[in-house]
Amino acid sequence: MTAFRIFLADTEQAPSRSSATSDPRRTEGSSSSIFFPGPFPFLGKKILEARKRGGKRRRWPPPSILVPFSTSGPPLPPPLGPSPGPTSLRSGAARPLPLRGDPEALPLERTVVRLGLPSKGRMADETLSLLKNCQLSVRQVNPRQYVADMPQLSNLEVWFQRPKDIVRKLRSGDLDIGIVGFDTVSEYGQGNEDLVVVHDALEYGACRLSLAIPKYGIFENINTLHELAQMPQWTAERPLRIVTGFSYLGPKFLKEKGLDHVSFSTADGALEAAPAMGIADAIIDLVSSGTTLHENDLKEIEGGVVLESQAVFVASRRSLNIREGVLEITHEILERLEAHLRATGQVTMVANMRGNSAKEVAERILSQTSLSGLQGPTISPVYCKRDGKVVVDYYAIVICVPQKTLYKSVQQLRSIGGSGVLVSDLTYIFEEETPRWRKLLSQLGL
Ligand SMILES: Nc1ncnc2c1ncn2[C@@H]1O[C@H](COP(=O)(O)OP(=O)(O)OP(=O)(O)O)[C@@H](O)[C@H]1O
Ligand SMILES: O=P(O)(O)OC[C@H]1O[C@H](OP(=O)(O)OP(=O)(O)O)[C@H](O)[C@@H]1O
Ligand SMILES: [Mg+2]
Repeated sequence: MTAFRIFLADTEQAPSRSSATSDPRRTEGSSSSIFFPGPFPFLGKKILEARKRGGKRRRWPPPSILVPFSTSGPPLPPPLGPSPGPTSLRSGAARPLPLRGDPEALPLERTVVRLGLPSKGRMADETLSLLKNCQLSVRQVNPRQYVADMPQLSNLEVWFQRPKDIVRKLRSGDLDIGIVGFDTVSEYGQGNEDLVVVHDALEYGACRLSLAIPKYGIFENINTLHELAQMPQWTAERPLRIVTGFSYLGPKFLKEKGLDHVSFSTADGALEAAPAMGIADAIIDLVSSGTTLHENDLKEIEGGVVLESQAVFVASRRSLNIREGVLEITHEILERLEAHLRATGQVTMVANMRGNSAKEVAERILSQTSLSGLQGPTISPVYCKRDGKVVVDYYAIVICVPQKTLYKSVQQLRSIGGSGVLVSDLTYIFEEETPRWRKLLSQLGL
């Protein structure tokens, strides 16, 4: 039921930057020189080396973009080309950008990095509060202004956009990085290799894209996708009618599952009403608590989950590779996100404990299941003066424990002689290097 259209796009190689010719940090060694500022000069060199090896030359737009469309619904529009950029906050007047197909299609004259954040809906507030908790507060003059900045990141513009437009604009090169639901990335990214998920679990916006059918009538005893597919009712003349806002993922999923007689229609909201109204037999929509399905007499079925989703931090591979500053800003945001999310739900406990030596105190602590900490307890002698001599009677111990086991940890600490327990929230836990950063570098061939 699903056909594919191929849009052939220009394969012109992105032009290199040729600014800052006199800067000593310029990295020479290719036909064009590229300037890599900031704390990652080695990354600049790596990019050049990768380009010299030949196989990693970045092309934009990609040679072809597959855009599927349902034979029963209207074709999806082709991906957008770069649009004329609005005047940026700091980069001066932006001139209209060339259209896709033009050799200058990569809008490199933009020097500021752009982050897209959801402008509305349930993702908007939670995204801002996550960033705030990472000490990356967004400064927005008023709520109807769609551009903002972050005082902590000097070369960054924040653009508030609808989630689907964030993904479209990442594809077109009008944004470099963004935060949206994984469902939106998958639906509007359509498998485009330029989109790279930098952080895949921001721990909010959790939901799943799922197929649901009525609990009643001919569906009463249908509980699996296989049983649904086997129903004799579905024929070429009378296919299973599914309504969904996910016109890419929906048809793709059912095609992969081998369902033949299916037709799709699309709607923007309140899809759960469609079966009762007789407009569709089933829906494919987001489910979180399941309340909306339940209230509309619908049920999920085994094998019917198309995708699990939560908020993700996503970037354009092309921007990461080519646009000055994107890699550095991505690194900083990623580090803060990872360190903050790792710290969420953990507390620091500081306590004093009598003991003969640090080792003996450590042995007592490590004998308790809830006191092992992240890598083990930190134990420091507490010096005091007695009879004119400096002595150590107490040791200060510092450990991180999960918030939910806090009280148990305090009890265990007391049982082995701990006193004066101080507990405070943790803001960040920075690891030596984040695994996601390593993964990103390897995805970029760096
Ligand atoms: N019920 C839900 N619970 C949790 N997260 C959800 C839920 N519904 C959607 N989401 C997540 O939030 C994102 C934005 O959904 P939201 O409903 O706020 O906006 P939208 O659907 O794009 O806009 P609108 O509903 O106004 O058309 C979704 O892409 C998804 O990742
Ligand atoms: O499983 P639940 O917790 O009930 O959530 C699921 C509902 O949430 C979303 O709708 P939304 O509230 O965004 O309204 P919309 O249909 O207007 O998009 C989604 O489209 C479902 O209808
Ligand atoms: Mg919605």
